[in-house]
Amino acid sequence: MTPRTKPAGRPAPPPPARGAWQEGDPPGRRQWVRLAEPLPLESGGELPGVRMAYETWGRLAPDGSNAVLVLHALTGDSHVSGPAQPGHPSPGWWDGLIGPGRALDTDRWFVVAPNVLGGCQGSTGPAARRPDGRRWGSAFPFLTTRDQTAAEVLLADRLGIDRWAMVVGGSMGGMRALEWAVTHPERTEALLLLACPAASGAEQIAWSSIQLHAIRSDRNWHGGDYHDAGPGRGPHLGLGLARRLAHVTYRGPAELDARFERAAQGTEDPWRGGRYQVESYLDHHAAKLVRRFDAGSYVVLTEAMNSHDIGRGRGGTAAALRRVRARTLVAGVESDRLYPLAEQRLLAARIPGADRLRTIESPNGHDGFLIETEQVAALVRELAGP
Ligand SMILES: CC(=O)SCCNC(=O)CCNC(=O)[C@H](O)C(C)(C)COP(=O)(O)OP(=O)(O)OC[C@H]1O[C@@H](n2cnc3c(N)ncnc32)[C@H](O)[C@@H]1OP(=O)(O)O
Ligand SMILES: N[C@@H](CCO)C(=O)O
Repeated sequence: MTPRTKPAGRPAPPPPARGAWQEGDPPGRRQWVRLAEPLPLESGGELPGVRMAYETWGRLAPDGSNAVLVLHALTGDSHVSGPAQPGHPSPGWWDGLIGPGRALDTDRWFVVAPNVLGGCQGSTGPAARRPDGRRWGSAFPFLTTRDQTAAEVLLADRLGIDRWAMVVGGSMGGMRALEWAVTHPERTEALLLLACPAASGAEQIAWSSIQLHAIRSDRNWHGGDYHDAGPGRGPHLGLGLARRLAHVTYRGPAELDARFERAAQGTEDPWRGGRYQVESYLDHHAAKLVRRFDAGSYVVLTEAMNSHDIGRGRGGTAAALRRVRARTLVAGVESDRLYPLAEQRLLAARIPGADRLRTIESPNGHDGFLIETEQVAALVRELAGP
């Protein structure tokens, strides 16, 4: 990494807020800041009382030159790496990526992973309370990926980080990483984009639309105001249907055929009301998501992904991508049918100085960027340099 020069004239950040990272904090502990001002939104209006949750690993260098931002995908969260912890019964979603001697070596890097604005794992979203104490529910505003990135910019300001040595993101995280590099080229020194597009296209919006319909047609949706209905009274059927559909788009056809063939689930008989194995597999993923994710957040984040269009208001995609100054690597998954490789090829071709497109080899489809941690680690190491 080239040493960072502090941009002249930037005001000193305010002292850390309650909940914000302090020297000596243990790694991987979820923290948060509340933004002092309402967040202006791209669609008009503003969001008051924004809280941004995040985790950190390593120590921020005195000159602030070693900060790395990791941005999660749709149902991910701030727990990128490390063992299960209270409130997070699974290991991190890129477990093994962060730590001494690892790709994001904490002897070298200070890694920050926020929970996306609109999410449900600590940052403000529809399940959170408004400043007046009521739940946001249906009153939660429409967000774009630019709004979400703007909240992350304010979080960075609060942490005293005015330039990221590297921004890494996959899928929805990649959309925000790209927004960082286009909106704030001077704050993004290196960029790793994984399995994401320059803009959400018609087919991606179509898949999302079916998922949104599934949730909104659940009788427990109540227009988005279900959060105080009591345990088990949310739109779980709708969210489960949405996840089943989404999960098929996240995986590869060859993988599903190889894993499940036409086999029946255990002793169940699909001709007599029983399930095929693949149906049971989807049921499992639906149930797992319903246990850990808020349907209102799923709707807000899905609509935000649909809003993603890096060229909007910037003279089109090519002109927007020309703004990027970061040293860039773009990678896609060879079997990804949701965000096919052609979309990452376009990014690699249009971002100035981006190296040739890299391919993550995986039969697992889009989820390959989450599963092939070793290949992601190799890309991180390559981009970071010695
Ligand atoms: C508490 C938390 O927040 S943790 C999660 C944080 N968020 C994320 O990780 C978001 C992104 N993660 C994901 O989208 C997914 O979990 C992925 C991509 C990591 C999953 O990828 P893979 O490791 O390939 O898992 P795969 O799709 O094979 O599913 C394995 C699961 O299916 C189950 N399964 C496999 N076959 C069947 C079947 N026939 N019937 C029922 N279940 C089945 C397995 O038992 C296993 O269950 P488990 O996950 O509860 O242990
Ligand atoms: N499996 C991923 C896919 C979205 O990129 C998730 O749930 O976040």
